[in-house]
Amino acid sequence: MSVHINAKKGDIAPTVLLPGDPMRAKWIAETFLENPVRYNDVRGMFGFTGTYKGKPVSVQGTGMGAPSISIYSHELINEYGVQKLIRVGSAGSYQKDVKIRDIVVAMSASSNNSMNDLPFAGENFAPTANAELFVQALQAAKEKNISVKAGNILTSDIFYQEDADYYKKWAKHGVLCVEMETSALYTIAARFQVKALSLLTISDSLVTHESTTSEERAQTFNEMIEIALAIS
Ligand SMILES: O=P(O)(O)O[C@H]1O[C@H](CO)[C@@H](O)[C@H]1O
Ligand SMILES: O=c1cc[nH]c(=O)[nH]1
Repeated sequence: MSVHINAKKGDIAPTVLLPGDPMRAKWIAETFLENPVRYNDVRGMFGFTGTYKGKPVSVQGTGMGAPSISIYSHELINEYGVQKLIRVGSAGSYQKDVKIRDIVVAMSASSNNSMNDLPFAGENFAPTANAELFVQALQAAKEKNISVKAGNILTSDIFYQEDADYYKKWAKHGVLCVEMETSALYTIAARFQVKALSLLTISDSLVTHESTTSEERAQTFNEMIEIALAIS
């Protein structure tokens, strides 16, 4: 047992899918895994282990924001020996041609959080996807005929920005979309030398102000989960 996960050693697979929402974790486990068993209910942050094509895979809710995913990824890696962490999240588009329901593979994650300020003392670490997982995700998407976009994203500490134009400086530098966890996940994975990748489905657009319905989101999340499981 770790502080935030009440699983026994061996209950969690070496590969874990990480949605922010614990109910999405439940949906993924029940929809895509064979014989899913819940191993965590601390704080309602559900985690399940089952098999996919005979191979053990876990899915763990992370909550929202860098501090929350930092806690879960740290414990999964250091207390349960997890080697591969694949975030499956939602994101807001920063670009006109990144449309709702599109899937983004996060090559790197800029951020407005301060988690690397102290360890790097004013210098800049670039949180980056594991190259092998990144290439595998693009290949899996191609084989499944699922179109994806890949590039830099923003991990933000702020969901409700006061300035509606805040996104524009990031958009100008090619940042594709905004979410709230990936820079922390990539930093922690690098620190402990394990593999991490974020797959994101665009749920709304900061540019056009469109938004998906929950039904539509579920269908598009299907494709993102298929890619994640293909590289698990
Ligand atoms: O859908 P999830 O994985 O939670 O991801 C996005 O949704 C939440 C905000 O609504 C943040 O956690 C953000 O990163
Ligand atoms: O963090 C997020 C996630 C989805 N949509 C947003 O606008 N921001």
